[in-house]
Amino acid sequence: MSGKPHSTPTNEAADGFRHFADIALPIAVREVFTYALSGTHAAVVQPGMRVWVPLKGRMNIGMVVKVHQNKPAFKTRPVARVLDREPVLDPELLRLTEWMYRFYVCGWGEVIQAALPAGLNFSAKTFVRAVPQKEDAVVALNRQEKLIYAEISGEKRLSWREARQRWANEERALSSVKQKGLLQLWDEPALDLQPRTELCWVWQNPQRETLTERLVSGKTKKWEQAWQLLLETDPLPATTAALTVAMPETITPYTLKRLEQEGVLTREEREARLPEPAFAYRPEHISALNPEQHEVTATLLKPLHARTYAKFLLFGVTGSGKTEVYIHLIKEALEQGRGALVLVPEIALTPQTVRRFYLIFGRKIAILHSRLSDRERYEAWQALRRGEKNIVIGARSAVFAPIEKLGVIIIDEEHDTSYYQTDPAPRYHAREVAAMRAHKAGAVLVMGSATPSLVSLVESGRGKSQLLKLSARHTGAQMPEVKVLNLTEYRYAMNGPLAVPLFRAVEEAVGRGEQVILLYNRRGFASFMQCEACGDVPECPHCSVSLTYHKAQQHLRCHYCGFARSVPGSCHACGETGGLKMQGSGTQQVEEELEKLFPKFRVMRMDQDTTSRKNAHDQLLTAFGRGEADILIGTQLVAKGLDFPNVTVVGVVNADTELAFPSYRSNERMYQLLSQVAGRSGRAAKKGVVYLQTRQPDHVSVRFAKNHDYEGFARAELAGRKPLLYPPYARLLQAAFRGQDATYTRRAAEQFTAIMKQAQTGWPVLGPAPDAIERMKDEFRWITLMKLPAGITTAQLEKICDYFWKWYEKTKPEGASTVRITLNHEML
Ligand SMILES: Nc1ncnc2c1ncn2[C@@H]1O[C@H](COP(=O)(O)OP(=O)(O)OP(=O)(O)O)[C@@H](O)[C@H]1O
Ligand SMILES: [Zn+2]
Repeated sequence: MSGKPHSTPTNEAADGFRHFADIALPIAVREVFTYALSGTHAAVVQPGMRVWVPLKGRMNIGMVVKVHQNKPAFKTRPVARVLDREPVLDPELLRLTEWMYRFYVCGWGEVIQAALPAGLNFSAKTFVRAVPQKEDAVVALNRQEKLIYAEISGEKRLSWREARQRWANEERALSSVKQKGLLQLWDEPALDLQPRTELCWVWQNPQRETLTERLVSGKTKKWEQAWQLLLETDPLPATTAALTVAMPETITPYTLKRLEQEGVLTREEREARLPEPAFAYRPEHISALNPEQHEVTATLLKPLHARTYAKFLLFGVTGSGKTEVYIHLIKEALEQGRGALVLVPEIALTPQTVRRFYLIFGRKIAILHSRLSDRERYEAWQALRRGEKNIVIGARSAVFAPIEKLGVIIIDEEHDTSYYQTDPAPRYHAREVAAMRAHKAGAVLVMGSATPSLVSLVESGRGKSQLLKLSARHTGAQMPEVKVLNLTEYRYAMNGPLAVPLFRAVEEAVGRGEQVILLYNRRGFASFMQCEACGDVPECPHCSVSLTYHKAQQHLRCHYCGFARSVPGSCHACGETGGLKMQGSGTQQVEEELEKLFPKFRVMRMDQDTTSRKNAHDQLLTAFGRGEADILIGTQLVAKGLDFPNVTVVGVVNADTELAFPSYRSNERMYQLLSQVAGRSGRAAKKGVVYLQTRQPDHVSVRFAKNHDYEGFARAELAGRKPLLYPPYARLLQAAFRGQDATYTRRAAEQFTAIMKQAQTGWPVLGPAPDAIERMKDEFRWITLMKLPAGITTAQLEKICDYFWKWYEKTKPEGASTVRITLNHEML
């Protein structure tokens, strides 16, 4: 069972020990391991510190999760080294990881590894050295091997990775030297990254005040201000950039040199601070809230002032000022001496967003996104731990950021699927983790969205959160008019990818000097078929999800239950022969077509290809904002959070691509996408229009998106999910099977599924079925789904999953060791 200590394999006697530590290791086992502590170690060790311990003949970094004096019945081995002087995980975060490993049924160490940045986590480094005094073996080496051996003999601390890079072209020779027993590999913990240092001016004179009086007299006001700033910035980086920020043309490097000669300032190497973004900091520019925003904020402030946990769902239309509400709430938390965490989807973490927070909170903010280097992430983390910063804006994994006295957690665009981590383990939902964290910290949690997830909506209906609404755009700007273009009617009236009305609208808008955003969303991962005459997408008769087209076998298949059929010769909805066509082409192709259609207009493309370079995403947006292009065409990257007042026409080239997503959630995703991209149009004074091109004009998502009626959509969609027991009416447990051998993988899936069915829980089990992509990277993929009760507790989840594993261990079929099985559950 979970949490129970597990014996560490040993023959050593460790009888003298009186103190013990339970340790989580970064491996996919559910147990923690008990090790003994020497007297010296026992005096310093605390939970949350890392230690160096033996396991299976190797040294590993582990994290102490508990210190105790319960001598285990089995023999224990001692902790070899204590690696930290202070805990790297405070008790609150440690408890959060404990809850996570139990709720998501994975290894505690796996969760800790995901929570901590490099330098503070479990990474160890392998080193290599030459084994001396083996003359016979050395003589037997060939020339190339001898050279390698000689070079390694001269190295003191060569990492194995570096060695492999150095001899990348002589890989075989290197491994041959190793195989002959001439190289020894050993591990060492990769602890704190060496801090980056920089040259700084440091104050030496304790009597700055008198010095100031002497120096300031007779100087200008400006000089005096600059001097004050200099006094406050200690140490002051000596780079010219830092100097000009601190002292605009007033205090010259010459002044500093003179102070150095007087012994007042010295230049020293100090640990470098994170470079601050070059955004304006004008805290007085905080907006006054409009009455609706004010009312919402007042409600949020009550639990904040009472310092109690409370959870809110803020349902605010696009442009209603959710961000302003967040800012006011955070400001109040800071005034209480507490910190704040703002989670945004990775792709919304643009300078546009950050700038607004920076304007009010300045250097209190640490930004955590996936493109930070290890060192940048580590430094941000340290600045938070030192309390220099206490606001975090970040993507999913920022939910673990060490913020002292957390008062507020914001999850913006709470419906966004990037909050759900599927790979690698642990599989977790940042929304669920944030709720637990807020609960433990007594903080206020605000989940904001213009299209809240149905899960959050239903939860608030059940009283788990309080629903707050912002129903009007702040500027008084109207929601854009949405026009639906039925592509089956325009089948013979298309200009390239655009139906005539959209084509004209683009032409006219750009003619007036306005801008256009076109969404061309393509889900790369699954192909689907659609009837070009009536727009029908074939669905599974049992699961009401779209069928995925498998080209090799020329058939359509349900990846929930395995139902399969050959591609029909005619559409079953309208009967048109040959109407079913595979859908989807690339954004680049659409871009080229647009360039032909509008040879005079400037077209800019934003998709995976054009944004893979660092900062490319920001640069494209900035350029578009400056009017350097007339038309922005892109994937869903263009749908999120953009605020360009000059955009008046938004077109969705094919609204139906989302239907290809073989999931019960495809309608919800489609609505969210349509509504979000529509929200980009007409945000300021100019009125906006949105064109949705679709072959299914009566589709539930299209119908309600046309009237911006999210509540209507939610009601209709929920009514469809309830009888089928989809989330939010159930939690979906997914068992995924991956293996290189087709038969072994299928058998493992069948056996595991049989156990799930035999458990007699009364909860439906579907499958096993081949996954949507049944073969990927030479691996065969199967899945099984189980519909758990929506309100299942952590203890029940743990019990059922541990039960499956236990029985599978006992009844594994042949070849099972080649099949990887992962369990994850979601309520998205
Ligand atoms: N009280 C206010 N005073 C001045 N400007 C405001 C106020 N509220 C909102 N705005 C402005 O209105 C625009 C939309 O507000 P904001 O971006 O906060 O809305 P949002 O709900 O977060 O939007 P979205 O969901 O579309 O990203 C912004 O330019 C913002 O500065
Ligand atoms: Zn099915």
